[in-house]
Amino acid sequence: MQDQTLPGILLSELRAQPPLVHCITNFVAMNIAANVLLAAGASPAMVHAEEEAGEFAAIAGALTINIGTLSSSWLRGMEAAALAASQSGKPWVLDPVAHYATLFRRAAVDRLLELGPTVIRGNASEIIALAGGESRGQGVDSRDEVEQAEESARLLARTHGATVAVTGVVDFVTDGERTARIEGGSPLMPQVTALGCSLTCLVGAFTAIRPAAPFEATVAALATFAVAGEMAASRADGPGSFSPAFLDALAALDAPLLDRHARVRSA
Ligand SMILES: Nc1ncnc2c1ncn2[C@@H]1O[C@H](COP(=O)(O)OP(=O)(O)OP(=O)(O)O)[C@@H](O)[C@H]1O
Ligand SMILES: Cc1ncsc1CCO
Ligand SMILES: [Mg+2]
Repeated sequence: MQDQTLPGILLSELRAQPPLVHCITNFVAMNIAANVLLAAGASPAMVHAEEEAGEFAAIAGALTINIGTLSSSWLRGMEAAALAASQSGKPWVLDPVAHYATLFRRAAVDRLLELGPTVIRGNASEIIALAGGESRGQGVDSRDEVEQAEESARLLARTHGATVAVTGVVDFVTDGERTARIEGGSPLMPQVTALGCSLTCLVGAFTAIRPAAPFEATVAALATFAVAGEMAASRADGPGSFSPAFLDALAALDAPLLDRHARVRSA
C-alpha cells in the first residue's frame, strides 16, 4: 500500500469536518464554485453584502475574495470581511481577476493587498501584472505561461508574506522560499468559465483545515483539482460535458485515489 501523502490527509480531514467557507466571488462563479466546494466536502456560503460580510467572516473557517464582478458596494464588503478575517486569525485568499484591466480594479486590489491575504491565487497574466511586470492578459483570460510568472510569484510572496499560486498547464506554488509544481488537469479546464474562481474557493477550504500551513493547504487544493480534472477529462466530450463530469470526479475522489494520482514536485 502507498504511504498517505499530505494532500490525501488534508482531503480526509476536510471530509471528516467540513469547514464553513465564506466566499465573496463573482456572479459568473457563484453557482459552480458552491457546487465545487460541496463536491469536495466543504460548506460554501456566498455572502457579499457590505452590511454583513465583516460579521460573517468572523464565524467562517476561511474567507475567499474574488474581484471578478466588482462594484463599490462589494468592495466595501470585501474590505470589511478581509479585516474581520485578519483580526480573528482566519486565513483568507485573494483572487485578483483581471486587476490589470481597469483603474478601479487596480485600486481595489491595492487596498485588499494591504489587508494581508494569506494566499494569492491567479493565472499567469494576473500574477505577472501584480508583481509589476508586463502581462499579456486579455480581460479575465491569461495569455502568459506559468513559467514566465514564477519569479513574479516569488517576489509577491516575499513582499506580502503570502503563499502565491499561479495556475495553468502546470501549477506553481511558492511561499517565497519553498516551491511546488503540480501537474495534471486538462486543456478543457480553461474552456469552462470560473473554474479558476472555484479553485480559489477550494484553496480557502483547505486553508481552513490547516490555517497555520497555507503553503501545504494550497498545494493540496491544487492537487485535488488536478486529479479531478484529469479524471473528468477522460469521460468528457468537450467543455459542456466536462463541467458535470468534474463535479462527479471531485465527489468520487478520496484520499487513496488522490495519493495514487497526484503529481506534486516540491523544491
Ligand atoms: N492547459 C491546461 N492544462 C491542464 N490544466 C489546466 C490548463 N489550464 C488551466 N488548467 C487548470 O485549470 C484550473 C483553473 O486555472 P486557470 O489558470 O484556468 O484559472 P483562471 O484563469 O483564473 O480561470 P477563471 O478566471 O476562468 O476562473 C487550475 O486547476 C489549472 O491547473
Ligand atoms: C467571465 C468572467 N467575467 C468576470 S469574472 C468571470 C469569471 C472568470 O474569471
Ligand atoms: Mg481567474
